Amino acid sequence: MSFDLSFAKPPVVVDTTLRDGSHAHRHQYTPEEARAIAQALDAAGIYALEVAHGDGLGGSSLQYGFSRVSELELIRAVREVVQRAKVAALLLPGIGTRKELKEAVEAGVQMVRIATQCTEADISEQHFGMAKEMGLLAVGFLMMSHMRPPEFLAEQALLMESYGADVVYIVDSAGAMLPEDAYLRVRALKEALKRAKVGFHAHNNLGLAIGNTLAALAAGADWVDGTLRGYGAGAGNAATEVLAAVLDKAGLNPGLEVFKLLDAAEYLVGPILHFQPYPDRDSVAIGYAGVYSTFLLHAKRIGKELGVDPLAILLELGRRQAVAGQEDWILRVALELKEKEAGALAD
Ligand SMILES: C[C@H](O)CC(=O)C(=O)O
Ligand SMILES: [Mn+2]
Repeated sequence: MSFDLSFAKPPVVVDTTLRDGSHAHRHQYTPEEARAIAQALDAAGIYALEVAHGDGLGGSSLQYGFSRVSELELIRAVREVVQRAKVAALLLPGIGTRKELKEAVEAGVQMVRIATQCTEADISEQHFGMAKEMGLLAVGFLMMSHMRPPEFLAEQALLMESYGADVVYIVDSAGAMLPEDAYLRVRALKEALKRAKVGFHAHNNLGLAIGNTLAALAAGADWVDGTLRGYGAGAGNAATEVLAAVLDKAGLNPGLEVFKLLDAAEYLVGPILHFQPYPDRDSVAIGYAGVYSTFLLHAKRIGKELGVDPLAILLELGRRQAVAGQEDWILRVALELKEKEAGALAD
């Protein structure tokens, strides 16, 4: 399959360093870090930046990891410095509720991205209703979209559109898609949706985040995501600064200042990285087996504690088709693998 960018248009670019990057940063962002990153993104012309716990509003918990500083404080810090960009937050129904959304809006959030498993758009009706009632720009996030075919995803996206979504995203949470997968999924949504725009959110577990984003643009994607230095779950996301340079070369720059983004990535985010996400052994396994990227650090920590290879844990989670919200399976799988290994040794 070949992709033709000649019909692609300059996309709306959303940066999620302060939300997807929160996974890699183990939810330890400080208001000073958030302020500096937001100011730089705003000055470079980013349309919107997302700020929240990695697992969305209300994510700070034993299950998902405690934040160092409340996300409301981070949102307020960002709002103090941002002049043009919209401030967005992510909400996973069941983790975040009306209370968290209301507080986030009071702190300055103007746009909410409502994320469901790609088979469960129907649980988001109330949340889109709430978002619209609060006057927010409302965006749907169909997570783990590699797990279902394009026509199925188009039905789910239509549901979100009927609930009031302004944009619906194909989300490659596992970084498991090939360019053709991204293209066909975005195309199906473009053909099905009547009003809502279509977005694409990439992960780099197979080293394809930028390539898949280009394939999504060739299919007509209106919105795309990035994070500075690709700082995000798994092998990270499409790096915003790289995406900006690529869009510029392709004649698709929506007004981003490439060199300001390169400076922000190099001098602001580079020095504070807990680690540079890249497709290493365990994160390639995530893309290969189609596992939720957020599971990477949990699997590494639990694997280390129990002496079980994180790669084996991730592959087994892929076999069981674990999805967002099933973080408790990671420990269960690790314990089962350990027991199995002990049994095999005893035999
Ligand atoms: C809660 C997840 O981190 C949302 C996301 O960015 C993804 O599924 O990818
Ligand atoms: Mn993500």
